[in-house]
Amino acid sequence: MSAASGMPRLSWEQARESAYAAAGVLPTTRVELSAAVGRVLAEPVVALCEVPHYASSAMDGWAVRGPGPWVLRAAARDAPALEAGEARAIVTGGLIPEGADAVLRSEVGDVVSGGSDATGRRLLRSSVTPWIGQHIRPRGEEFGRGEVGIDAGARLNPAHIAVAAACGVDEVAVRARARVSLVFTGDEVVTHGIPAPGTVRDSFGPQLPAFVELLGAEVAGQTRIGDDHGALVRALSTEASAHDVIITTGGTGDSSADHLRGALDRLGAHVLIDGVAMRPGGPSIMARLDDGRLLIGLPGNPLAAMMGLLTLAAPVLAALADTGLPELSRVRLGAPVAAGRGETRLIPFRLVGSQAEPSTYTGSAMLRGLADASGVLVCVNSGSAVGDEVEFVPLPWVR
Ligand SMILES: Nc1nc2c(c(=O)[nH]1)N[C@H]1C(S)=C(S)[C@@H](COP(=O)(O)OP(=O)(O)OC[C@H]3O[C@@H](n4cnc5c(N)ncnc54)[C@H](O)[C@@H]3O)O[C@H]1N2
Ligand code: MOO
Repeated sequence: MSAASGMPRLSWEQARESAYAAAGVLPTTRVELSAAVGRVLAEPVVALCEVPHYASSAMDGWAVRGPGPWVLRAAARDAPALEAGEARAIVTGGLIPEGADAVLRSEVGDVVSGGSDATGRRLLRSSVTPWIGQHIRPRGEEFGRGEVGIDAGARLNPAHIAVAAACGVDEVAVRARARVSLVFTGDEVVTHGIPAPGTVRDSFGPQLPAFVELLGAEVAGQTRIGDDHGALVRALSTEASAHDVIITTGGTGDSSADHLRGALDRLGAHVLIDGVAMRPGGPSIMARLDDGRLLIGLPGNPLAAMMGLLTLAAPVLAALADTGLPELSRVRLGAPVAAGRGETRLIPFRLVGSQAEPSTYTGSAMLRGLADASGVLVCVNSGSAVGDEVEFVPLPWVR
């Protein structure tokens, strides 16, 4: 049982699923191509024109019709179609003139010295007879007009953006990125330098925004307050009110310095998750504020907070962005994991060869295990032996 509310702690699996189920999909949004890398496409990109949209030359040289020699025509706008035995200079990417059936590369053709035949026309000669279509990029060879260029659901990479541009598209519909407000609490937290005994160096301010962004959201606000009920109520009710989700750090306990529960109570919030049967991160909280927004309360201990983030915030942000409950992977253990005390143990591990070596730095304030980790093992309460296959949570910065 959670000490404060009497609500039962959820299992780790239930907590992830409840967090995912609690959030509804945000409306999709349209963004310019230049801002779309990394976003998830909500609607397919359809070619608005054929790609390429005109037949073009793949080489510098001459557009020709039929076998040579060819009479060289001036390259002019609105020039008439090429007749058999005629050629016109062309550059790479140039529009193939009407009537042309191939391009002769500049390296294999000669404009005859003296430059003319009996009638004074310049002639192009070559030992090569180009085959029909040679060095011509046909119109529509990559995409037909109306063809799907990129499927919905793709995470857009730079090459996708180039495809969309070639398809004549200026904006794409992407899944929304939740706007997150961060509220850091703690009188003892210092943000610079070496902390004095009794104070702690802030481990959240410099990395939590980036971590949240790696989870597919956008940090829209950050507030830092002391251990103060009124300040927390104000921060939750006003400063953060414009955003989709609020994530707080610290103050999840029941001591006189912990104000999250009191603030949630004061704001009439509905606590959805009050504690998760996991270690570290057990005191993590999730609540719905009276206007419907979700709040995730992470414990103050640094590793505990990161585990709360992966367990509750990652599913919420994924649900808002409609990207599916984050998948778990599996790995074989290279060392045993001791039984828990009635809860799931989340243990950072390093992949050594093909096996997981659990970190020995598992204390809820310890960070070095996670810093070097390949992922976070989800260890069942009964413990696991060498060679057992165990689920793990992938880390968004590990590829
Ligand atoms: N009597 C009990 N005490 C505690 C229990 C319990 O069940 N009974 N649970 C422990 C567990 S588990 C955790 S986790 C923590 C949760 O603490 P809070 O969420 O209330 O967080 P704080 O008390 O504010 O801070 C805990 C710890 O974290 C440090 N902290 C806070 N903010 C930062 C920061 N920005 N950067 C670095 N470190 C931070 C803070 O100084 C404390 O050392 O409660 C246990 N206690
Ligand atoms: O959740 Mo606490 O992290 O066990 O210290």
